[in-house]
Amino acid sequence: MALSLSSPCGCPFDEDEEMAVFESTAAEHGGPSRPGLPEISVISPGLDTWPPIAEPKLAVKAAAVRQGSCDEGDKERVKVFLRIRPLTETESQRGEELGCVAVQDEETLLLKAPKESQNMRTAERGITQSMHKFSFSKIFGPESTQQQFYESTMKQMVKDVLHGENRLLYTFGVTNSGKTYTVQGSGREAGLLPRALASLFRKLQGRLYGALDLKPVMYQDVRQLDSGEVRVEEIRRNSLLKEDGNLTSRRGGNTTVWDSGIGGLSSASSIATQLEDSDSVCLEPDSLSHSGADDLADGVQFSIWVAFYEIYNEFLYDLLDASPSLQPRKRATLRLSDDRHGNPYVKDLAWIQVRSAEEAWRILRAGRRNQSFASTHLNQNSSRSHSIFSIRVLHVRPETDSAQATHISELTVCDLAGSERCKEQRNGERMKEANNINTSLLTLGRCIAALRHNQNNKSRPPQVVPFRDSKMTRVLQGFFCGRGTSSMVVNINPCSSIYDETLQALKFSAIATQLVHGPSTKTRVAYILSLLREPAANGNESTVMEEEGDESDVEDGDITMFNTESLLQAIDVLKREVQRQREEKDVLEANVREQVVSEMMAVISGMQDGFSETLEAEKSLIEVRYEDKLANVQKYLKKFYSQELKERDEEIEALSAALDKTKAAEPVHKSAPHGDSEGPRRSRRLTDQAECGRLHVELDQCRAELLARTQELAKLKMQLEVPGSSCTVTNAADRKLEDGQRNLHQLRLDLQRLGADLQSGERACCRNTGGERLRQALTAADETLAKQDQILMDLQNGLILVKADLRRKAETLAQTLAQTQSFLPPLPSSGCAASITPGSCKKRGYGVAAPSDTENRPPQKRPLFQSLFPTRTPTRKYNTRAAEEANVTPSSRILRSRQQSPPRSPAPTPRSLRGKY
Ligand SMILES: Nc1ncnc2c1ncn2[C@@H]1O[C@H](COP(=O)(O)OP(=O)(O)OP(=O)(O)O)[C@@H](O)[C@H]1O
Repeated sequence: MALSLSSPCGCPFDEDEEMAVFESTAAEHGGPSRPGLPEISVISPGLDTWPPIAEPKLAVKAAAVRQGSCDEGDKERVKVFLRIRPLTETESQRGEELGCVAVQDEETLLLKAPKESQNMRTAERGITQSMHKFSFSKIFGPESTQQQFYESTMKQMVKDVLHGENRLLYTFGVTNSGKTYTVQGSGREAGLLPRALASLFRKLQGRLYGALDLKPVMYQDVRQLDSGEVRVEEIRRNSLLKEDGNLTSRRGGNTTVWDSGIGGLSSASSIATQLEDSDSVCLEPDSLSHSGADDLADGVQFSIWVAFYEIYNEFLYDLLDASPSLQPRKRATLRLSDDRHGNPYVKDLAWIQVRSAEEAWRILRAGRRNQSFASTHLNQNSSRSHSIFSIRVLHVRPETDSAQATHISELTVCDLAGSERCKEQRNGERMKEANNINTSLLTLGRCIAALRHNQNNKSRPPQVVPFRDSKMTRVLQGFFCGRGTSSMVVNINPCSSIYDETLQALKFSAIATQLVHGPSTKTRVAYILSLLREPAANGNESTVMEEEGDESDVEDGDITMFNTESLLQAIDVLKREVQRQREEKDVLEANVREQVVSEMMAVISGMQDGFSETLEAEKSLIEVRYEDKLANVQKYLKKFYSQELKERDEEIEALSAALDKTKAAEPVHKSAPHGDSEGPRRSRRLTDQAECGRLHVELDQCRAELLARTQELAKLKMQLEVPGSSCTVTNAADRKLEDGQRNLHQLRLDLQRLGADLQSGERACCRNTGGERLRQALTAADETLAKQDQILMDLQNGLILVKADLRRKAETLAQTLAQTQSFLPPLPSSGCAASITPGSCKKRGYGVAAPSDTENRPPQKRPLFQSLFPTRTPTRKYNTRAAEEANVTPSSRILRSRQQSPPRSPAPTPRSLRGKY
């Protein structure tokens, strides 16, 4: 798909860049004034700031640049030259207007949009300005000659290359703007390249290294050739020169036509004929007036190698490839490779050694015949490819046994294809070419914009420079990244018909004017010197002293000034530096890791705290829920017990009433013993009385007997006291028994109090106040019972220990004890408990502690207490199942169900439950 050429040169003029580049002044330059939109956009190198700077400031800045008083950054700026070509005859006849391009001074150009231009249309709508001001390193008008242009642009570059620097010059502009004319020339008007070649060889007179044994390879390496390879190089070189000679002799005859290999472009050599008019480079005598050989390094010879290739439709073709004669319709493409340091180079590119300007000229001419030209609507002989001519200079020291190249420098001249509108191409092939050309120029623009962004925003993360997005930018990458410096030549055609395209090309170049060069090889020399000074501080001064000299000389020198030992030393220092930086980075990484870990730990502990809080909240929530449940249970129990008490009180009342009635009836019987109607009733009463008396007597007998037996038992125990260890244990057991008796006594008292409370329970329940007291009394009794149980347990244990001694020593005691047991009354059943008074409770409490058959069993719950307070059963875990079933109360039911099915949520601790209960 054809690339739309709204930006005719295909350059990246996105909004951001435009905002950053364009500076506007409020100067009135005629035309309708629109509020808020300046009339002129001013585009100048070195104006990196926004908002706009007023024009007077610009003038001051420009003057400062001219006087060389700018800061260090300005010195290193990329040079951008503007060349305006004159109108061709055809254009003049067509009546092209010229008023749109005006040179204000040597550095400033003013563009005024012509009426019919797109720019004027948008300006009228208030979107853009109709006038633009651009600044350049130098502007060359239509009248400037090739000689003048060479003097101001390339002459110094040639000198730099001979001093070991790398230089790139590339032309940029709309198609038909004079790029090829500038680089190669036309007719006898030699362009920059032939002039540079001529100048180079003139400077190297007497210093040329003619042998073919050293050849440049890859990015910037040199290879020593063996004799066979030297022969091959010789043949290739001669065949190229011979071919050029043959073609020149057949000038005006058949032109060679090569196929691009990918579909049809014919590279007609008609352009070449323009230059073939001259067999040799025609240079003005003053252009080579001075020879610079004097300031070249002593003892160094120079071997010059050239390569010529083009990038056509994103394919690389070697223009000096001698093989086309073998396969005339097909050209081999070249590949781009990286050396071991990642530097890109054109693989298998033919490098030809040249020994004179004449030879170089012939090689260039031979290559141009292979170049891709075609006729477009704008240019009869339009370059359809980017052509790159490279000159490599090997700095050779021949005095050693085998010659060695100590350094290699390069001068590259790139004639970029012109940008153009795709839609105006009627031929499909031309459209495809235009598309590829515009795409690669767009990539160049993006690279330059990214470089400028990175240079202007050093504090921010660097943007990726998209060198890899096109072959052209990949090939030239090194010159933008410190391998050397680059200069740009912007060619423009002053015709108003091509104004919009020219404006876009100038905007592109405005970005390039703001670029700063990377560190040059000179600064590398200074850096190496600084490295060599460093070991001097450690006592290794000998080498350094050799190198040290006048500081300014050193700064101007190149890397060849160092001997091998010094360079090795510098490498050592660099290695140490690398090592140091690695260690620093390791430490940094360790610190970062530590920080990350501590931050993670903080996060984790925060989470832990959060979880603990949540847990606490959950816990308290559950507690509250259980409190509520317990309150409900208590409420229910209270109600239940109140009901129970009421019923029992009613029963007691009924019984009391019946008793009172019986007692009241008794005197009547006594007073009327002979009444006939009273006969059976009286006999029944008498029977009851007798029975009652008998029971009383029996009870008294039991009591008396129990008292006697107890006393007897005490006496026997006194007698059974034995010496030794068992005696101590027995004493302890006795003490505990006494404690148990005391506690039992206390229990009896409590039960008596409880009985009294029960008496008042009737009233208390009605008033809803005695329930609490009753509950407290129950709790106290429960605690006392628990204590008692514990003491009895201890007692039991003590008795088990004592039993062995007792068995051995007191058989008689066993018999007596058996007798004593036989005197004890049987335990009452729980069914009778409801009617037992507090007084009867005493006897039963004592009876539980006394029997010996209970010694090895856990103490049983008091039947009386069970009958009185059946709800206490849940707290006594040693109750039998039968007892539990017999005393099923609401609380026991609840607690039993809890024991059977444990709660899902964490249950409250038994302690808290017990306490609450
Ligand atoms: N400074 C100049 N003086 C005289 N004639 C010039 C000048 N510059 C260019 N021309 C002429 O303008 C025409 C176009 O120039 P040229 O072919 O160099 O343009 P171009 O930019 O290389 O075009 P393209 O990009 O299509 O290859 C040629 O006929 C050339 O001779």
